[in-house]
Amino acid sequence: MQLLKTVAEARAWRSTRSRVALVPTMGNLHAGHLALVSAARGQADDVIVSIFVNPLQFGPNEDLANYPRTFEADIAALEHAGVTAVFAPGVDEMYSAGGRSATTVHVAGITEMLCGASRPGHFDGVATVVAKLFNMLTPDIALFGEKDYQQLAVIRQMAEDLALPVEVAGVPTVREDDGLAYSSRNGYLTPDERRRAVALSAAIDDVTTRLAAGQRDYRALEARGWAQLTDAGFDPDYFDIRDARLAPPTEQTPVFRVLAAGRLGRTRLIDNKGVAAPR
Ligand SMILES: Nc1ncnc2c1ncn2[C@@H]1O[C@H](COP(=O)(O)OP(=O)(O)OP(=O)(O)O)[C@@H](O)[C@H]1O
Ligand SMILES: CC(C)(CO)[C@@H](O)C(=O)[O-]
Ligand code: BAL
Repeated sequence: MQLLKTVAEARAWRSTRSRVALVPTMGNLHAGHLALVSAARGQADDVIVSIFVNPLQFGPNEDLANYPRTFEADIAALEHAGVTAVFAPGVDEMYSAGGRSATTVHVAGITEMLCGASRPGHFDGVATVVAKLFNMLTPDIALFGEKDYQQLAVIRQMAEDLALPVEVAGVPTVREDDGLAYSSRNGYLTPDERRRAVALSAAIDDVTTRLAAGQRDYRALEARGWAQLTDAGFDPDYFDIRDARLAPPTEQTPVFRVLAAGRLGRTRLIDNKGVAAPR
């Protein structure tokens, strides 16, 4: 496995490879990331994983400084997982102007709702760094987790709108035994919060079960999910029922997507699930 620190090294590596799959990450790898790697290995001869904690996607009061950085353990896990190369640039290598960028990518509409409403500018930071990674590494395919469903939708839209020559693929969410989605930020939870965190996936499950049974009072179902979160001690940002493209559902919606986010203590968690409408 090669460790690439500069764009020049990454481009030189890329020029010697044929079909390449990219898995972008912010490190602190867990079973969710390893599922992306495993899916990527089925899609390409070479898998490159990027590890970069992107300052541009963190708000001024967010956890950029505290974000868990576990580089040595990440490298060992990726070597074990059969990854060909890791791209781990420093902030100055990714952004010449001290972590800023005069040019940013804004995907209108879809970035203003859900997590975009609670984290203004977040998706501009994500789209900008992912566009840069695509330009630096020119992957044939890039894989993203459905855990960050809105992020996946934003990147798909960006790739389509800008005719980026890369296939964007989603990978299902990997969960702990009690249903909590793996996330680097789970590590912030106290033992008591960790026990209560299960309410997030449980509330989404409850609503998806009701949608599958034919219930259609979306506002009441959202209120029900919201109440389950507050009962467990969450301060919810949203609990929404959408269609697969994140538009409000209609009578004809074939597949719903139930999405929720909220804070448990100082930790912001997100989750979502899809469910087919009964025919
Ligand atoms: N539980 C999971 N299942 C599947 N994919 C996941 C999971 N968690 C993260 N991913 C995906 O891994 C990629 C890198 O995500 P990232 O490094 O931000 O990890 P994270 O655990 O989501 O961190 P955070 O806690 O900051 O949200 C993204 O495409 C993300 O959707
Ligand atoms: C896609 C990503 C690596 C961009 O920084 C990040 O948002 C993440 O880890 O999901
Ligand atoms: N996993 C999405 C990246 C973020 O929350 O900043």
